[in-house]
Amino acid sequence: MRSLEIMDTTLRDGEQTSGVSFNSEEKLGVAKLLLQSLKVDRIEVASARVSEGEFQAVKRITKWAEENDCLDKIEVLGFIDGTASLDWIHASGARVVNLLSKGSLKHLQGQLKKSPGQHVQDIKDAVAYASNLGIKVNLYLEDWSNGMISSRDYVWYLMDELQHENIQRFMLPDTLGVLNQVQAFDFCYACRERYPKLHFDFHAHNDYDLAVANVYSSILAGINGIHTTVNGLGERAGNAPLASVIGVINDHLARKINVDENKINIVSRIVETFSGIRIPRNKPLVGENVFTQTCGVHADGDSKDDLYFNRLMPERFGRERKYALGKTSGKANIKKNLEELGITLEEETMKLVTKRVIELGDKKEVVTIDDLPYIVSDVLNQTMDEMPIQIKHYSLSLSKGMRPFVSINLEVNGKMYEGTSSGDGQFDAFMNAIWSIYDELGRERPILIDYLVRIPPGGKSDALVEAFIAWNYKGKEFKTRGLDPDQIEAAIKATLRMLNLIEQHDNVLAGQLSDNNK
Ligand SMILES: CC(C)C(=O)C(=O)O
Repeated sequence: MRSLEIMDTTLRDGEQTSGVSFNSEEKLGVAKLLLQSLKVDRIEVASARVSEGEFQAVKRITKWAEENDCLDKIEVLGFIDGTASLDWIHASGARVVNLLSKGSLKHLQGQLKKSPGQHVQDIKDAVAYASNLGIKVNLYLEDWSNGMISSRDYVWYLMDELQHENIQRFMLPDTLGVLNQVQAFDFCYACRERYPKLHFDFHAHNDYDLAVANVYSSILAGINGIHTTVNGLGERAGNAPLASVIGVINDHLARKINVDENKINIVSRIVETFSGIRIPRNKPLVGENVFTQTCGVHADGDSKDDLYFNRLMPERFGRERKYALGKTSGKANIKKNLEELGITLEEETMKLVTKRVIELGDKKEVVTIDDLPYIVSDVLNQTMDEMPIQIKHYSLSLSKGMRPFVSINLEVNGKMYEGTSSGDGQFDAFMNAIWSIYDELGRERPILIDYLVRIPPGGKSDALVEAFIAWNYKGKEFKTRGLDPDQIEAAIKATLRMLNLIEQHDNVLAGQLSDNNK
């Protein structure tokens, strides 16, 4: 099977997503993950001459790469600007330049205002200068896709002149994301056919949501390398998302790649955090919902000889199958979730729980696995007032020039405790007051991992806000939700749910331990 190179440009084109900027620590971290964990073949980490910060970031990455014997895999975008970009790259320690030339006559004439002959000479000069510095050259033909549409003779002229230069790879960008799958195939095929000895990379953009489809076509056409970004970050609508490209190559194309699918999810989450760009919930392979079955018929089929099996098993990508709860989920989904919680119910209770979940779904409420114990206890007539942990009273101050201050009365298993604290914000002060009581009781604190406040979808009421809070407790994730006209009150409700869930979790564990000791 022929192998295919994956060049990831999250740290260069991905950083061209509006609003995204990685610091040098983040760049180094992502570079290590891409090369060592995911095992992509090459990475583009920056554009030359952007800033001092960028220079320091490239220096850190090249130092690490040299120590780890992978300096050849670090690439930097450079410009035809005399010797300036190449000197910058050389000083940064990098040894591969992705030189930006013009792949369409329109861009050449409109932007550089040079003749094709002058441009070829500038490129040859840059290649010779780079080679003298010990820098390897890959050549981007910017706007190549439009070049193939409207000035193909110019593209052939450029390639004819440069094919015997010291250039490792010719990189074919669909700079403005204009191609469809037929064009991507035809244009890549034409290049491969005319220059069978050269190495070609294809660089897609997603303006028509065709980036992955175009990558697929380019691979069918015999391209040697593909450019991707994590989560599809990149200029405008972004580049071809790494996860989908890998899934498609592995399941639909007979090409060998080195990437470790299992690491895709963790790398996506880290890039999500560093970039601040949330992964859409329905984004293939990495979105929160994409391995969640919502329809009860599917969950039922999963229990009956995997009737709804497809090759995209979540475990391949470091994920797990989930079963959503809502009006279409039915008994089968609820059963799957209860199984995960270790709860078995009588048939009658099961019916009541199913009815309640459907009622909540009808009201557009989001029901999560963490809500199920509440629904069950509610159905069994145990209300919030009977939960072991209760916030009896609290007062919460907010003033200009002073830190917020909270005092709280917390009832834990029938005993009242008092806590006070200040904090960086009202919720922080609130949690500090709770933790002061937890410390006194010798209890372990969960760690806050996500906090989101929003108006509930569907506009139930403009007056209500919804707080989603995620916690890590002893390695397990708890997500809870609170709804209230006041956002801090919504967060407090979500917190109270979390404290009781953790209590329940510990009680179940303690029960299991004592059963084992009998
Ligand atoms: C800057 C260039 C290489 C680019 O990203 C593109 O043309 O899409």
